[in-house]
Amino acid sequence: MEITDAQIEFKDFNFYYGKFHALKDINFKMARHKVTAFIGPSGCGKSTLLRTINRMYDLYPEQRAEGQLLFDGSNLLDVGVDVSVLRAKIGMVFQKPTPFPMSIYENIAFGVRLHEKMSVSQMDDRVEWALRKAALWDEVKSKLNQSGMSLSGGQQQRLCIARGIAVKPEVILLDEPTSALDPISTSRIEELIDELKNEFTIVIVTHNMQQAARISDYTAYMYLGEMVEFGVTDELFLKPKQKATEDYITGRFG
Ligand SMILES: Nc1ncnc2c1ncn2[C@@H]1O[C@H](COP(=O)(O)OP(=O)(O)OP(=O)(O)O)[C@@H](O)[C@H]1O
Repeated sequence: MEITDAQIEFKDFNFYYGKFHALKDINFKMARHKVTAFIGPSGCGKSTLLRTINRMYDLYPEQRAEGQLLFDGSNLLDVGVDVSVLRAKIGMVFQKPTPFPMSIYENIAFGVRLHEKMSVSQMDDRVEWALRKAALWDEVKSKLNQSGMSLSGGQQQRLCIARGIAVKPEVILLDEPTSALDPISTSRIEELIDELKNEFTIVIVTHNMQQAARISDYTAYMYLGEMVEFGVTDELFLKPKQKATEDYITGRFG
């Protein structure tokens, strides 16, 4: 399997929490405007891998990455990389919906203002654009001044996705975005992901193998910090190359 239009590439990548070697010799590419899913048992390193992509670990001095993490060919691990610019290009949505304690409108405008200067009417347009993209506009257009915390869990998660999209990133990282949601909200988010990949590269960590099979184009199966298998989702689920992958996806493991 060859990925022709790679946006992100891990090369001889290793990651450490202090002395603990959490990711081992990771080598793979992620395709532009596709959905890549990371699956594997608890503790295998899915979230760690996802968080390296926007250098979340920079906040913690004992955590370090080695090797190369290429984004359109330039190494994100280089010392000179401006992390705030990087995080505007690579947005992240967490497992638990985390709206800011401010209005629905401000939840979106706040981040945009950090990166761009614009007039009130331009901001109004941007807020509407992001809420429409996140399939939330119709539900909130009449109450943009209400607190983001007043929304349901599923709506809050779409608000967080809208907030991520609003700064016009190139990549969206989703860390188990539906694990705190009911089935209806989950399927709305899954539909949304399918729409969003027309414009953004999506990377998702999920505990739910059916979800990975439904929404991703490529899947990586991780185990104990190693990438056991990476491939086209349908092939990985229907004809896994590794026995360990097969055992996991057929439920004989974990
Ligand atoms: N802040 C940390 N300090 C030290 N070790 C950590 C830290 N965060 C994670 N780890 C360890 O790194 C390994 C990978 O953790 P990670 O959270 O990436 O796994 P995961 O596959 O996302 O798990 P889960 O599905 O349970 O969320 C685990 O052994 C975990 O204990």
